[in-house]
Order: sequence, then C-alpha cells, then structure tokens
Amino acid sequence: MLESKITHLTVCDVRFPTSLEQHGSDAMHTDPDYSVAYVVLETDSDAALKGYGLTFTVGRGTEIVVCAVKALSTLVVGKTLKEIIGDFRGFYRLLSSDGQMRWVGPEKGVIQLATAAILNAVWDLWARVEGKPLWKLLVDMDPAKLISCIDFRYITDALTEQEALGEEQMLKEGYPAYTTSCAWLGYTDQQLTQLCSEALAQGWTKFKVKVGADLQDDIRRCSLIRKLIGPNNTLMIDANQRWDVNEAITWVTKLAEFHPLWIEEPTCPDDVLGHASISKALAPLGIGVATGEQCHNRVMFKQFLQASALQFVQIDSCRVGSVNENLAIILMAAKFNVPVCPHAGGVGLCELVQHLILFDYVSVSASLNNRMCEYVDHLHEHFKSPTIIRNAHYIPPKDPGYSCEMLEESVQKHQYPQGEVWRAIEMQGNA
Ligand SMILES: C[C@H](O)[C@@H](O)[C@@H](O)[C@H](O)C(=O)O
Ligand SMILES: [Mg+2]
Repeated sequence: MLESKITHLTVCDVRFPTSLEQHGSDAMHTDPDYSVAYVVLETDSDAALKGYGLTFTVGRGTEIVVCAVKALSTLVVGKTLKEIIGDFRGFYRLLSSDGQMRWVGPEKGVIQLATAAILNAVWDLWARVEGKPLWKLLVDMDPAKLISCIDFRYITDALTEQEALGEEQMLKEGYPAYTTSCAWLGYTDQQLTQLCSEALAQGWTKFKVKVGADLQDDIRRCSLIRKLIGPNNTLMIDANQRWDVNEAITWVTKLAEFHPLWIEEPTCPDDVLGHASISKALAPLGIGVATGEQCHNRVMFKQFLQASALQFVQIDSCRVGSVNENLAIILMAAKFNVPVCPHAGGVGLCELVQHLILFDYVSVSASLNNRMCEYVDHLHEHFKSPTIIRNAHYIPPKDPGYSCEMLEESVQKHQYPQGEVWRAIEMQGNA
C-alpha cells in the first residue's frame, strides 16, 4: 500500500461555537470558537485508504488557513506515500521552503499551520498503512529512518544528526495529564469551584488556571483553587501573552504565594530574551516559565533553549511542521535537559499530541520527572478515536493512524458557514 498515490486533497473549515459558553477563553482570546482546517487525503488504493489531518485554529482565522492548505495541495497530490517517506526530509522541505510560498512564512504563522495540517494527514496515512497508532510507528522505527524525517537546517549549532541518533531509548505506558478545563478566564467562581471539585473526585492532581486580565481576580481565583486542591497538588498559571516583561515579573511575584509550578506565555511568544529575563527573575520564587503553543518553529525553540528562556517546552502538534519538526524539538529539549509538557486542548490537539509525548517518553526522555501533558475536556466526541483518560493519565491509543479522523456527521454539521449548527446560530441572530 506504500505504492498508493495521493489522488485528492480536500480541506474543510470546521468550527464549533465554543465561545457561546466561554469554553477556551483566556486573557487575549475572549471569544474563541474552537475550529480546525480538516484535511483528507484520498488515494488510489483498493482499500479506499485515506489519511486524515488537521490544524487547530480559532473561528474566522480558519478561512485563511484553508486557503493556505489549498495553495500547498499541488505539492502533495500525485505523490505516492513511498516517494514521500523515502525522502521525508525532502518532502518536508518541499512544503516548508517552496520558493513562492515561503515568502508568506517562512515556517511560521498561517503557512506553517497549513503545513502542519497536511503533514499530519500524511503521518496518519503512513501509520494506517503500517496498521499502527502513530506513537507505535515512531517507537518501532529504525532511529536512522526517524532522523531522516527531520530537517536539521538552522539547528545544527544546537543538535546534529549524529547526536540525535545517540539519544534513542526504551518503553512504558499511561502518561500523566493535567487539566485546564476547570478554570477558563470567562468562568465564574461557582463554575470554577464545581468543575475543580469534580476533577478532584475523578483523580486529577494537576490544574491550570487562566490569569492576566485583572490582578485582583487572579488573586481571588488562584486562592480559591489552591484552597480546593490543597498544598500538595500542582497548580500552573497561563497568561496567554498578556504582559510586558517587567509587568509579568511584578504580576507573577504577586501570585507566588499560590506556588504555581509555571507561568505560561507571560509575554510576546517571539521575545526570547524577555522570557530569559522573566525566567531569571522568577527562578528564586520556584516558578518556571513555560511556552511553545505559539512558537513558530524549531529555530525559535532552539533559541529559547540556548538562552535558558524556558523551563518547560510546550510542543504543539499543529503549530509547527507536524511530526517532522516536533521530532527536532523533542530531541533538542532532551539535549538541553528541559522537560516537554505539550500544549493540547483546542480541537484534536489532545488526540494528536498524545502520540508525540508517548514517543518522547519511550524513545527519548525515559522520565516522568516534571513531565505531564495538557488535557482539555472539550470536543472529543467528534473524533473516531477519541483520547482515553484514566485516573488523570492518557492511555496509549491502539487504533492505526494519528487519531485525526473526525466523525463525518460532525464535520458536516460544523462546516462553516453552511453546516446546520452555524445556520441555526445565524437564524437566531437574525430573529
Ligand atoms: C484560546 C485557547 O483556548 C488558549 O487559551 C489555550 O490554547 C491555552 O493557552 C492552553 O494552554 O490550553
Ligand atoms: Mg496556554
């Protein structure tokens, strides 16, 4: 089936009206409608083999990502899977460095999100052909083959191909998770209390709270949640880029009494040296800096690591160039001895990133020290193989592929603007 040729690429604009109930709200994204650009690769295989991929976006931005996927599709259609994986690094470069398309990146923003959606579908297709879940495909892969998927351009001063090969290791199961679903910024104290109590009863021990809009609110919310979870459970805070550098230091210092493990995205995600200053100032308080959900590419991660600007690497399955680029980031994090704690949630991000974090544990870090993967309990019901969480742990997926496939009915209903969910919302608006 490796000979199968990719005959069509379709991409849909799929949106969920999550902003109606403030799910996903934070200090900068006050009305997020969780959305995906959803890619399906069709092949000429007898078995009607397809690859499914996506990238996470928020509402109106999806339209632009869909256009970018269409613009890149000519580079994919007509290729066989064998050709692609025979030189995956070359194929990655073809997409990320196309002479005309790279101008609107390069390797960042909308074009990188589109690249991620397409490559996620290719990885899904490959894993399905092998009859394995993606994480298993990765951990079983010959290290040399794995390394041949990574584009080392711009990062050889931090990690070379030779070093990467030496960092392969071994196996385990059930990956610790933390929850963000209890404390979105737009939730009331009552909601927060109820959700947090329910989560504790389900066995959750690590909780993330949105902060950054109003200091008094943050103090009240953090104090409330710390009281609910007690002194021994873990608390993280997330400001979604709200502050300037000095403001971040002052603000977080005022929240230090609640003992957060990390402050996430304290300032502009591009400001490497700013994050380094924040890291330095907060280290004596025992608070680390976490970032990555809006980090453009491996080069940015390299600089964050080189500058000791983060203490937790938050890879994202849909922001950078898919598995290929995330392999580079995971290996660099290992070299710099910084734990990877992925960003997830959104639409499908938990489904996808669980494969990468299992790979990190089995084959790279072999450690759970200060390591955990985000879990957000929204929208899993739209996936064919949703994540399985047991006692606050991700249970390794078994179905072949990259867990990207959505239910056809969900895609139909939520297509924007013609799906029935959006037509109903429009009618209510007009009434
Ligand atoms: C708009 C989104 O919900 C973000 O707030 C979310 O990705 C968040 O930063 C997170 O860490 O989960
Ligand atoms: Mg975040």
